[in-house]
Order: sequence, then structure tokens, then C-alpha cells
Amino acid sequence: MPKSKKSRSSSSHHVAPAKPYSTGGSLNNNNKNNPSDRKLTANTNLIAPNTSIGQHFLKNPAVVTSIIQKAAVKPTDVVLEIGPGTGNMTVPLLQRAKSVVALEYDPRMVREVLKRVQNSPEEHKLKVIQGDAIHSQWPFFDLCVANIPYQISSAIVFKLLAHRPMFRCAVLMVQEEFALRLSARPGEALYCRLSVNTQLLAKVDQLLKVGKNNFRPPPKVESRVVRIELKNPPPPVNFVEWDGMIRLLFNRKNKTLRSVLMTKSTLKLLEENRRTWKSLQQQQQQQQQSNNKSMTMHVDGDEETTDESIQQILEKILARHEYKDKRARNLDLDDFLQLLADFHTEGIHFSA
Ligand SMILES: C[S@@+](CC[C@H](N)C(=O)[O-])C[C@H]1O[C@@H](n2cnc3c(N)ncnc32)[C@H](O)[C@@H]1O
Repeated sequence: MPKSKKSRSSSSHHVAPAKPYSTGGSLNNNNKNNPSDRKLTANTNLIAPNTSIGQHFLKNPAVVTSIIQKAAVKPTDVVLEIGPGTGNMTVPLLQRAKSVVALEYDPRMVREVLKRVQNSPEEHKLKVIQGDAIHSQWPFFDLCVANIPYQISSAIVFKLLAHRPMFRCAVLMVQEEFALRLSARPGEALYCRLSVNTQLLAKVDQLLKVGKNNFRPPPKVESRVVRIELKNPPPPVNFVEWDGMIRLLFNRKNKTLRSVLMTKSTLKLLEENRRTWKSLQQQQQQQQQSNNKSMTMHVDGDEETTDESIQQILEKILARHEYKDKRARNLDLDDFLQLLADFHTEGIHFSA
């Protein structure tokens, strides 16, 4: 992986406005009399796309315009763009937003996008940070608008779901199947951990279908543009616990909950977690009592009462809502919320 460079932005003398789109292909070759156009097209063509890091550049300006319209960018918005590439979306974003912060992994693209806005009126509004968007700290933003590298789509969506402070929305180009997973409902083949987590924390809208030929080079798969809007306020759920449970249950989503939970490794994990949580709880109670200067033997009494085996506790929970023969693939958000509440009531936790 290339080493991170410091963020940089280029100097600001105002000569010719940047070309809104560099298609790297025939779409941009109309205005041959404009030296700025010629330079942009030629440079973009010289850069060999590295498809192993998702370099499929949007070459259709109509698609770019549509994405930006759907994002409803305001002149007061700070926009986060993940993977500006050669700047096909960055330039029109800069023309509408207060500023754009672009996170780009490939130093060649960093140079290209900076060159693209150099000497334009928008130059001062762009900050490009070179590095891996997954492992870098994101700045404040109002909107995220991006044609993201498809191989890190899940990581980007999970990072967006956890991002604070809350942003207005994210409008993302993603692989079609990934877009459908985000919105998949219980019982559908694509219903998965991503669907459940995203729908717990956000509202997802399918905005546009985008064919392969709108990209250079064309990807192997069809694409879609989706809008993700975080629920505000967020649901009152411990997300680490929630995701621990969802991860476990969706590991084998077609099996019954009983058979997923009763494996040796799961029982061992849940038993270890139960011990950790119990001892933490006792420490907290003791601390509280010593703070109140009213320590009694009450805590010890409570400890004695829970000597059921982890299997017995699980059987008890599974019997409650006839969960035992249900499968994760058919449960909805309310079912999972109820299940997590039942686990917690009985001292079963999914994180240590
Ligand atoms: C699908 S291209 C989009 C380029 C441009 N926005 C466009 O629409 O033409 C994805 C971009 O993300 C960049 N990229 C890939 N992995 C990245 C990562 N981990 N962090 C930041 N950028 C990344 C690629 O170098 C590429 O420029």
C-alpha cells in the first residue's frame, strides 16, 4: 500500500475554469480549440486505470449530473467524496458546494484531480487527502457523494453508519447487487447482515440504475445509485452487541436459530461473555455500594441465583417467542430487537 501523504491543495491563481468532466474518452473531445480540454483529456488517457482498486471512471456527464441533482447539494455544504479519481464528479461538486474534501488512495489520481482544478475559481474549495478511506479519520461533512470502489463498499457503508456527527445523507454509486442487499427484506435471497444493520440505522432509497458502459473501463457488473440517510435519533441499541448477535445469526442464516446457537463454539463464546459481563457487573455494583458507604452482602446473594447452564438459558429464550425453529433469513428488525432484549434479560451477551 502506498504511504499516506499529507493533505495538500494547490495554489490559487485564476485563469481558466476547470473542465467540468474529463471523460478520458470520446465524450470530452468536442472542444479541441480549448487547450485546457486537450490537456485534460490527454492526461486522463495516459493514466492506466487500476481496476484492482476499483478504478472505473464515470464517463457519462449525464450520470454525474443526475447523481449531483439527487444529492441536492447546497452552497453551504461540505461534501465528502471517496475516490475522486480524475475528478469527473469532483469538479461539478465543487461548483455547487461550499467545499469538497476528497479521500483518494492512488497518488496519481491525487495529482490528476488537483491539476484538473488548478487555476480554476473552485481551486480553493478542494482539499484532497491521500490515503485509504477505510483507515483514515474522516473530517466533518454535510453530504457524502461518491462513486466508490466496489471492493470496499461494505466497509464504507459501515463507516458511514457509525460516523458522527450525523450528516444529511450519502449518495453512492455501488454495484447493483450491493444496492439490492442494502434494501433487501426478510425472506429475500439477498437479505444479509448488511441489510439488517443498514436498515436498523438508516433509510435507503434506490435512486438510479447505471449500465456498465457509463464507465471507463466498464466494470463486469451493473451499478446503482443509492441514498443512505441515517435515522435521527439513532435507535437506542448497543450496536456492538447488536452486530455481534447479527453476525453470529447470519453466519448460517438458513439454519434454525437453535442449531446456530447450540454449536460447541458458540456455547463456549457465550459462556465466556457471560462470565465477563457478570464480573463487570459485580465490580460496578461493589463500586456503587462502596461509594454509597452501604455495602451489604446483597451482591453475593444475587450471584448465587444464576446457576443454569448456558444451554438451559438459551432453550428458555428460544421457547419464549417460538424462536427455536425460526431462521435469521426470515426475521425482521423487530424480531431481532426483541431477541436481543431477551438475551440481555437473561445475561447473554455477544461482545466481551
Ligand atoms: C470507481 S472510481 C471513481 C472515480 C471517480 N470518482 C469517477 O467517478 O470517475 C474509485 C476511486 O476510488 C479510489 N480508491 C480505491 N480504493 C480506495 C481507498 N481505499 N481509499 C480511497 N480511495 C480509494 C480509486 O483510486 C478510484 O479513484
